[in-house]
Amino acid sequence: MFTHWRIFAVSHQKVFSVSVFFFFFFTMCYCRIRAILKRSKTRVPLRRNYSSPPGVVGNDVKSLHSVINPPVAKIRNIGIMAHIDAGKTTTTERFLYYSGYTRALGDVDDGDTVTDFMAQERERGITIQSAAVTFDWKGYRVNLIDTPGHVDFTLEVERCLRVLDGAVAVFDASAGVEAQTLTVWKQADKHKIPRICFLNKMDKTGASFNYAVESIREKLKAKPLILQLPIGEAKTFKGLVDVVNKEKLLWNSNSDDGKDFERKPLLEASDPELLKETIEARNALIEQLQTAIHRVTLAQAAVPVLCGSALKNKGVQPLLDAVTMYLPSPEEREYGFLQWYKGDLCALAFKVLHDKQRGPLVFLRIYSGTLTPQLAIHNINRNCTERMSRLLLPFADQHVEIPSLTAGNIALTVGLKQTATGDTIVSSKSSALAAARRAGRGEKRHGRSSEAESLLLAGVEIPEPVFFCTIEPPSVAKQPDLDHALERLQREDPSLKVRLDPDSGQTVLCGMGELHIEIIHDRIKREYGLETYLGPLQVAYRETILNSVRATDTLDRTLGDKRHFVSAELEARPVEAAAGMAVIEYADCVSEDLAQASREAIENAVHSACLQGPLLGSPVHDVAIKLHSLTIHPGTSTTMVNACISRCIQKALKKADKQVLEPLMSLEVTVTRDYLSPVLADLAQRRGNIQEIQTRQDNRVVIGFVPLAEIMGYSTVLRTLTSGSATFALEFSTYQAMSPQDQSTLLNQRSGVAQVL
Ligand SMILES: Nc1nc2c(ncn2[C@@H]2O[C@H](COP(=O)(O)OP(=O)(O)OP(=O)(O)O)[C@@H](O)[C@H]2O)c(=O)[nH]1
Repeated sequence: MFTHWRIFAVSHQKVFSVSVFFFFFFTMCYCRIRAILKRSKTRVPLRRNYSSPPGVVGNDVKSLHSVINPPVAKIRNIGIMAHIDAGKTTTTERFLYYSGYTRALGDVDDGDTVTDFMAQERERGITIQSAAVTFDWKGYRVNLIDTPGHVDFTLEVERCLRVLDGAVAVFDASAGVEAQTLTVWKQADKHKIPRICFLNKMDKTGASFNYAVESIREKLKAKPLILQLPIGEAKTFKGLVDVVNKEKLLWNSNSDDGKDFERKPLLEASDPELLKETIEARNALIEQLQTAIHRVTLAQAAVPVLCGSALKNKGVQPLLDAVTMYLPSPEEREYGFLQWYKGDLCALAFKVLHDKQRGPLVFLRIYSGTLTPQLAIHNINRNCTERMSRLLLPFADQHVEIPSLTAGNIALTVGLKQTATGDTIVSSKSSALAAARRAGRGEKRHGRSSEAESLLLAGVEIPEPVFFCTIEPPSVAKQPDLDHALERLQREDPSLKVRLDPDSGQTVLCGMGELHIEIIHDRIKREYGLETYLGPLQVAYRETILNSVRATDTLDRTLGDKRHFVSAELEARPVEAAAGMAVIEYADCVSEDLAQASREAIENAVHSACLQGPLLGSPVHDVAIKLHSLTIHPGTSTTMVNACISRCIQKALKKADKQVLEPLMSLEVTVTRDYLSPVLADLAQRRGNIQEIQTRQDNRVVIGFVPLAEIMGYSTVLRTLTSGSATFALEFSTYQAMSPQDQSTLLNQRSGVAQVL
């Protein structure tokens, strides 16, 4: 995103008022291009696209509208999804190049891509934040969201998928379906997203079209529609055959010409009429075929498969053609909730970024209605109304100021200070209420009222963080700056959690993985100028109990002339896994005349007592707390009720047989045959549980589970073990009970640490 900030920084000096007419609008666009020209020598956006966008002459508002708001049937909101390193960013760069938005081909390995904005992304060659880019291809408006492949950023993928109408799944043709491909494929299934597959890296050693297609069939259980065949593979890859049009697409001019076809062509000279008829019939057939491919793709009954090599610049233009031909426009997607809004504004905030000059920038997918600058909007999730100041279109790597944007488009807004990722935006509170009423009526007919609620408040499911560590500012005086930075980062990234350690008073960062925490640390330094110190990375354990126990407690205290008396008896018992945090139950005699204030105090006490279990101080999960008796003297404060219940629960938990739950990760290691044994031996030492060893071309793929605590820093170990030839993918699977032996080892280690400290 630094790119954007830089553009803003330059254009900031040019005073631009939104009320200035469109003449200034284009002057502004031009200024921005100049800013970019200055900034980058290698990447020069073609001027014709901005200083004079197609169809825009002078102050012609109507044609401007058609450029800014193309017909909805011509919009494609697509994402690129894949396993890490499959080539999503490289493919995106080629899209931008062939559509005329960049003049030089960005290269991930050289760190000069358009979509990997953040400095860390460029340095590490991976995509962390998804970036929305807009470009036009053959009369279509393509809004493309580049999604990260690393599992630590799964939430980014999920967040992007929900605003897409279609997706391109990119595969490494030498590996076929890999671990993370499966994960994103399932996510796309969940959001019912039509897909096309691009078998990339056809030029790579080991690339196999058939192998990759088979893996799509077998592992993804999808029905591949082979639209192209490669001409050659690996070193001999030259181009492809368009199966539908029976055309050969060769990128190498010295290559062979397809002598195998012995058929004689119909010639204009000898059979002009027959040739004309044949061409018409053939065109009609192809049109029908293409409609059929479009239909089955839309219904997700099958996935069109194409191939190419983004790096070697082969197959990308046909892929873009396929995006426009086979993936749906926004109006072809069924969004049930739209009927509730009746054309009124409804948009979803799917990304928030912070710009030093302009404050928060919010990416919105507009589902219905129109957005204009200076518009007051209502945020359903936060129940607040706020005003946006500017409306931008994220054209390629620059932001173009626009006067309005209609349904189906992706917008970038300036001025929304409350809105966070995942929030639903509507025009006003009354519009939200009207939609809720309509939804209530509609859903009652179908008997699904909770679904109506969840759709109105369409948030992103946020996974529980599995890692945590303390973070300290360089000095106590800088603590407010750190809090401010963390608050902003959390608005951008809801998978980052921040809490205060009640014992030490330290700030604790909770994240999805080692890389996630490392990146946050790095961003605090780069973007907020704060050199922070991270404590050792720790695994987020949980605790539970194995048997039912009862405890009683009485609190009798006189403060001033007031007597506070609470006496309670409760039971803690284990409940089914997946129930999450503590369930609260009341015996009839207790609930009968329990005041609301006392009930709230009890619920707070249960939740806070279960945040720190007796074994490791980790959250206690999968327990139910039942209050059997409760006596509260009149005039007793709710703080005392809270304190008594909390103490009573802690007593009960201490008495029970306790169990530590640890995060279990699913692991996939791809390794050459020679290194299989050392990898397996190492995993055995890490309490790994191998489920299966698959053969993938010349490689072996080890699939299994391993506790998170045992796999920290695995990338370095694996690199050493296999001379850098192996790759691995790690993903959170579940929380599992530790064996008694492992649990006591862990507890001894912890108490050892405590003694040393
Ligand atoms: N041989 C070959 N290498 C490719 C091709 N496309 C990409 N690569 C290389 O594969 C590596 C990863 O490419 P990226 O485009 O960064 O992949 P990505 O999927 O965006 O990666 P993440 O954002 O980290 O998930 C880079 O070294 C690219 O140069 C291709 O078609 N052929």
